[in-house]
Amino acid sequence: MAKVGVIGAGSWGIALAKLLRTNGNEVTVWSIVEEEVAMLRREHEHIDKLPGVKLPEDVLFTTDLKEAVTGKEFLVLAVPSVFTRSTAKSMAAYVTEGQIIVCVAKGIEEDTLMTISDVVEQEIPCADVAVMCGPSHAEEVGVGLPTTVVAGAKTESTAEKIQDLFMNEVFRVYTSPDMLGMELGGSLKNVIALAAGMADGLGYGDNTKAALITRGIAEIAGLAVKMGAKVETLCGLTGIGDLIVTCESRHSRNRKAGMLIGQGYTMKQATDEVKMVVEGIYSAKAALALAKKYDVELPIIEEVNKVLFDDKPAKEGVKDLMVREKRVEHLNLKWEN
Ligand SMILES: NC(=O)C1=CN([C@@H]2O[C@H](COP(=O)(O)OP(=O)(O)OC[C@H]3O[C@@H](n4cnc5c(N)ncnc54)[C@H](OP(=O)(O)O)[C@@H]3O)[C@@H](O)[C@H]2O)C=CC1
Ligand SMILES: O=C(CO)COP(=O)(O)O
Repeated sequence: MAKVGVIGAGSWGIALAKLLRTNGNEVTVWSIVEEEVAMLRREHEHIDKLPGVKLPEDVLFTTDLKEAVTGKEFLVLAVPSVFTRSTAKSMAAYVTEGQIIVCVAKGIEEDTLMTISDVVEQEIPCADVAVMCGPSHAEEVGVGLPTTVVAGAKTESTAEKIQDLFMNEVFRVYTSPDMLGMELGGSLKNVIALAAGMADGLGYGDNTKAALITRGIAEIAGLAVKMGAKVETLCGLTGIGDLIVTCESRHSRNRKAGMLIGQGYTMKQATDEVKMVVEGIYSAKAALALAKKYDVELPIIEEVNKVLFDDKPAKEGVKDLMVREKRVEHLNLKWEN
């Protein structure tokens, strides 16, 4: 049994807190929002973000970061990516040498183009910063539906510690040394999921969805590999696996926001309606900036940016993708004759 601090009480933080307590750990959950902590103490359930998922009564809730961080063997950082740096900055005073921080948010910092784990490492250099991601909607983890994820860390021993902490008969955890590939796969898939949602909102079919998923992973992998990620990672749970679930699931906030935009909502109207964080909106701009920096073409992601930020109708975005200059499917495959 370990002492664990879960930093962030959104749907993902709450689902992981339940899982960690089920595994016999002592769990303290932190939120910056006082009303959220009051509601969690009263209801033992996040009635807005994860209704129906009851937490054991001995899970503790606090707004005091010192209390959530001090003496914990593991810290699970589950705030949305836009709050990662500010939260890590506030945590830094209490984190001690070698304390393991498992980053579970999916995003890329817009100004710096840094991954979440790099941001945390910059703010808390003494910590052992790791990541965990994969196809894992909080709504399903919260009720114990079989789920698989990957724990990525700089050392095998840290990755295995995280594997042991989270793994149980309904939550299978693999390990990986490729943190960069995992984080790029996990954040860029949200942008493709916005496109998949737009296609749903426009009333397009399964062929369109399959095209977006397949060409989407090609875009993600093209960029990620050029940045130093391993192609195997993009073919695995944190790449194609997470892309499939986010493009298909009724739980996905990115897909939902995209669907509303496809139906004619503005980006603001769509995010207001979804109410929870839509990470793809932040990652979309970062992805384009990375594409420029690494000289990679990202046609779907480029069209998503135009729809989100330049008011281009989603239907026109799809049409422009369809009538792009013709090309071979894989640039590295050549005819022998
Ligand atoms: N939900 C899921 O299924 C999964 C989510 N993730 C990732 O986990 C991360 C968190 O997502 P999720 O839990 O779903 O998000 P939610 O939208 O459910 O919750 C966001 C949380 O952040 C809080 N918050 C608001 N302001 C701040 C602040 N200034 N500092 C810190 N926290 C703040 C919110 O409080 P308030 O309620 O007041 O807004 C809320 O508790 C995202 O990166 C997401 O991509 C990864 C895998 C699965
Ligand atoms: O990352 C997720 C599932 O693996 C959650 O995706 P959404 O943020 O689109 O709900």
